[in-house]
Amino acid sequence: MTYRVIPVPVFDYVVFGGTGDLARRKLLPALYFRLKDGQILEGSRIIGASRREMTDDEYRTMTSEALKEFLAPVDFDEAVVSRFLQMVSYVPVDAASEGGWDELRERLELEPDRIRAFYLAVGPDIFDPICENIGKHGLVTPQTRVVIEKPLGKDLDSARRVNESVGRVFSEDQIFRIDHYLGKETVQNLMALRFANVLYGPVWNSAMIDHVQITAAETVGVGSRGDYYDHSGALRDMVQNHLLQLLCLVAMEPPDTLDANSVRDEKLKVLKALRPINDENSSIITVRGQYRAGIIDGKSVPGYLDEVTDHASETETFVAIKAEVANWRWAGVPFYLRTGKRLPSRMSEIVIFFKQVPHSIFPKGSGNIQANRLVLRLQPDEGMKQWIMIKDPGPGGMRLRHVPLDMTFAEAFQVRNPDAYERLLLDVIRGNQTLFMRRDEVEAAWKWIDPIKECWERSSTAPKPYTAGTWGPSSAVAMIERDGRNWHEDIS
Ligand SMILES: NC(=O)C1=CN([C@@H]2O[C@H](COP(=O)(O)OP(=O)(O)OC[C@H]3O[C@@H](n4cnc5c(N)ncnc54)[C@H](OP(=O)(O)O)[C@@H]3O)[C@@H](O)[C@H]2O)C=CC1
Ligand SMILES: O=C1O[C@H](COP(=O)(O)O)[C@@H](O)[C@H](O)[C@H]1O
Repeated sequence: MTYRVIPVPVFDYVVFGGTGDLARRKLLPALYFRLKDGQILEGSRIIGASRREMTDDEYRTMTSEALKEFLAPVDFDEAVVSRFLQMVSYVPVDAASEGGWDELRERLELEPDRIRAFYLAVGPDIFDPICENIGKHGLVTPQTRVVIEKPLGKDLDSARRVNESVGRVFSEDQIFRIDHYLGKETVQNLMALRFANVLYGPVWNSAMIDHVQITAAETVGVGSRGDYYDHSGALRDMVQNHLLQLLCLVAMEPPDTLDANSVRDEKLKVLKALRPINDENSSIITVRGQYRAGIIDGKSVPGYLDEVTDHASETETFVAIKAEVANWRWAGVPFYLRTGKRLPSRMSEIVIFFKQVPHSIFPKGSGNIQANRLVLRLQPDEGMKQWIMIKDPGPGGMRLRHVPLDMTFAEAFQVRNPDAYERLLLDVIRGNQTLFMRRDEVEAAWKWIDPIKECWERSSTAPKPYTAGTWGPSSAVAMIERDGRNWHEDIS
């Protein structure tokens, strides 16, 4: 099977930080795939911009090397790469000074009427001068958009400052705040599942759902991003954005339409309904941990404190939280969130645990009736499994069995699963903000997150150590077991 692709209008993408890790590892490969699939039209331009001096040809060589490094060999198609490189060029620009801006303007003015997107793949400390320079040099046309990457602040105040500096030059409908989890196939499928099927609507509430688990587990450590991460930690790096966005999509009311503001209005209501975490409940419903040296996939890996500059750092690399959406639909349904680095496997998923049947009509010896559960697997093996009880086949009498209705996308559709950035980068060109965060959502998320961090600081306790290759500190297991529940394990 192949994708149905509708080409987007011809565009100019200016990637500030075009020589950086994000551009080389994610953005350039994503645009390459969209060209390969026929979604980008000839004539579109991708202009890398950063401080270092480089000619167009040198940037093309760097791009080609990045594609070689980050694409699977089977995806590297010489003919497409050569067409892609013709679209690519480079302007040395110093975001924080006058250098290079006139040249960038001249290049963009060659195509003044086309859709223009500025991708800020740079640290947030230079969002302000970049936006100011974009405004000052007259680069904002009615067809212009700006894409900003996390971290969108490190708390509510700094997030407001970021939003204000970008908002001085761009209007809200021109600002695309990326959360790449929203571009993942399964996440979009969650909306299809909930709102394009009649089956789930009536059971999507506290009468039928016992609890929800959202996990984003990684095997990697902090790698080369230690400086950033040590000032962030798992709560700000993963929970404030990705995990809360997933929670919103599970918990939100049906929006009127898929229109960006309808969806974002509903997500905002969920964020505002999150029960605040305070000094009384923080030690019971939150757990933070930090990895120590251990073994993952048979290889020894160092501890966090050996990987960062501050060897006494108290930054958390693991968080588990029992959240609650205090509204009519969800009262009493815990949302257990869990994320961490150096866990045993790379796995992100949402699991909806339904309630037990109220009464069993089956004789003893038929086997236990297990509650239905719906597993939405974001990665790896993207897909969905609805676990149900059936009768064991054959003449052996009434024996019950728990089995999955399995919809693993790669198997079902035989297509390459596109990276989240492929979808999101072109949504920017389409002007579709549905999968991007609105300013008030980002700020509402920080309003819930900031007090958690403050409680941890006031408690003056360090994060609990856990051995790399385990599922976090034992207190994360204790937290859910106290409620008579367990973390989901893949039982297929
Ligand atoms: N890497 C990733 O996977 C992810 C990164 N992010 C975020 O994206 C941003 C970029 O990350 P990453 O690519 O990893 O960082 P890198 O350090 O690899 O790249 C930074 C880029 O910014 C450019 N740059 C720095 N200062 C200036 C300046 N004054 N003017 C113009 N360009 C400048 C650098 O080029 P030069 O030195 O030549 O100017 C370089 O191209 C960060 O905020 C990061 O948190 C978010 C999600 C994932
Ligand atoms: O935003 C981030 O996400 C990655 C994990 O993304 P995934 O798509 O691989 O699940 C995480 O490693 C990084 O620390 C964080 O900044």
